[in-house]
Amino acid sequence: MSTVDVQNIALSIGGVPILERVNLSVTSGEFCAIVGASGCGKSTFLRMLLSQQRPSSGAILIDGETVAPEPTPDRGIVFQKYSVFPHLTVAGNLVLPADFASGSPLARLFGARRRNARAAAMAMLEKIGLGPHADKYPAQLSGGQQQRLAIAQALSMKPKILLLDEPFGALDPGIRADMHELLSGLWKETRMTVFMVTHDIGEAFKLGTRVLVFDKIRPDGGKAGPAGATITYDLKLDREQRRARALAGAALVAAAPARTANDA
Ligand SMILES: Nc1ncnc2c1ncn2[C@@H]1O[C@H](COP(=O)(O)OP(=O)(O)OP(=O)(O)O)[C@@H](O)[C@H]1O
Repeated sequence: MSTVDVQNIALSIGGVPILERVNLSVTSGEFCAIVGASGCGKSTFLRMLLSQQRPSSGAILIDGETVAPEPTPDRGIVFQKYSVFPHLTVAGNLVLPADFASGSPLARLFGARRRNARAAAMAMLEKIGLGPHADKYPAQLSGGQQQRLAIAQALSMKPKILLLDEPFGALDPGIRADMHELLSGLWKETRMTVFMVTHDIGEAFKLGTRVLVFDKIRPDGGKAGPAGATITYDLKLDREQRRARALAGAALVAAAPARTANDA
C-alpha cells in the first residue's frame, strides 16, 4: 500500500537512450500491468522502482519520499525464473527473509521467534497450496509450485510494493490461470501496489486496474536520433467500479419482471 510518483525520469546507457520522459502517478493499491515491445525498457523500469538501477535524471518518490538508493524490504520482486534458494526446503525459503531481518549477527532466528516464523511460513504455505510440500526442496516442485513459492517469499516481508517481471511467462496456460487467481486473491487481501511486466496482453487486462504501454516514440515526430521509450498509453480500467456496476445491473435484471413475447 504505497503511492508511487515517477517524475520525468530518463535513462541512457553508454550514450544510448533507454527511457525518457517517463511520468506516472500511482495511488496506493493499484495494479499496474506493463506491456510493450521486447527490449523497450520494461524490466529496466521495474529495476528503477526497486533501486537496482538509477535514472540518469528525474526522480521516483514513494509515499512522497525520494526512493531509497538501494533495494529495501518494502519492495518485493518476483522474476520469471523461479528465484528461490535451491539448497533450502520450501519452508526454509519462507523463514529465510525473517532470518535476514532478525538483526542477529548470525542472520538467524532462535527459540520462540524461530517457531513463530516457521508457523507463519506454514500458514502461508497452506494458503498457497504448498502445505504438503513444506519439507521438499525446490527442485522437487513443478514450475508453477516454484513460482507460488517465489511469490510467497516476496510477500513474506510484507512489501508495500510488489514488482513482478513476467512472473508467469514460463508457465503452461492452465497453470497460469491458477496463478492469476492466486495473485488476484493475495492482491485483494493485502492491497499492495503492484507493477507487473507481461507480454500477455490478455493477462494485463485480466489482472490490472491499469495498463501502461511502453513504446519508443519521438515527441518531434521521429526526425532526430534514437529515442528512449516512454509511456504512450495509460489505460485506467476502473475494475472495482465496473464490477460494482455489473453486480448492480445483474441485481436490476433479476428484480425486473420477466418480459414475454407479448411485451414486444
Ligand atoms: N545494464 C545494461 N547495460 C546495457 N544495456 C542495457 C542494460 N540494461 C538494459 N539495457 C538495454 O536496455 C534496453 C531495455 O532492456 P529491458 O530488459 O528493460 O527491456 P524489456 O522491455 O524488459 O525487454 P523484454 O520484453 O525483451 O524483456 C535493451 O536494449 C537492453 O539491451
